[in-house]
Amino acid sequence: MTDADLIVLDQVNKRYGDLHVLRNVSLRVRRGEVVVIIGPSGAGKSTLCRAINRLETIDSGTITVDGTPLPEEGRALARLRAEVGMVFQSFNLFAHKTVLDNVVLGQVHVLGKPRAAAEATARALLERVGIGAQAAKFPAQLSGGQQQRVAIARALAMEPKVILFDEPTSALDPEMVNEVLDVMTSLAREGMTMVVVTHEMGFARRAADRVVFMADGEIVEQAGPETFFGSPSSQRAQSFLDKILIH
Ligand SMILES: Nc1ncnc2c1ncn2[C@@H]1O[C@H](COP(=O)(O)OP(=O)(O)OP(=O)(O)O)[C@@H](O)[C@H]1O
Repeated sequence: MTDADLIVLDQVNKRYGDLHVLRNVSLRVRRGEVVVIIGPSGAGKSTLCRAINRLETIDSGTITVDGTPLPEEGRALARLRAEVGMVFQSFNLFAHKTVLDNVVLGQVHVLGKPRAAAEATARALLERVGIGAQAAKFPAQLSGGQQQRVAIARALAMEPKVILFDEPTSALDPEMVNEVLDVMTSLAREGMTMVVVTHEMGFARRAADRVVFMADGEIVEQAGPETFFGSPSSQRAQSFLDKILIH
């Protein structure tokens, strides 16, 4: 590991019963890097993301974030989940809290910030993702794209070192996809370290520093987007791209 590495996975294996979902996965994510993970359904992309945030345990291998092995439980685990923000396909907002409170609460309870400071941060972040005017509403009163932007603001409020996005636009109606991808693209341009599992190849082309192609639990190849989309080196990646880019 070098100082530039923020996340390091070394020879990670994970099984669900007989199903070997992560096979000797080794991956480094550098500070400021945007890594986009693509691959067919069932490749293990979500499992990989969730393992980094310790939402899944692994069977063997090691994962470190900023040089520290993942904690087992307790306050250290809560801190890890603040440092490694996660934005899911389903937005997972607190339904009975306002948009503002959804972004405030973690700051108060995990980071220990005073409520007034947390609110000021939350309002600024809601402005940044373009939904400042919705602060007093409840999640169900927002569109899917707006809710996902609240989820991004909530992750940012924890001052994360990296944000993991697990298919953040898959549950959205098509007209809302771009408003979320635009927020993600500007975060990428501002230098946020991001790991993004997505089927949005346009986003991968314009925002990724590196594309990681997974299939059957393995990292098959990884390269910069121009190289990967221009001439992938494996047959598996080529046939995946042929299938999805045809439509
Ligand atoms: N909790 C679980 N118990 C058993 N099998 C699981 C569990 N979670 C995932 N799997 C299986 O592990 C494999 C990898 O799943 P994963 O969700 O990581 O794939 P993925 O690449 O993210 O796929 P998709 O693009 O469809 O989301 C799949 O075959 C899935 O059915």
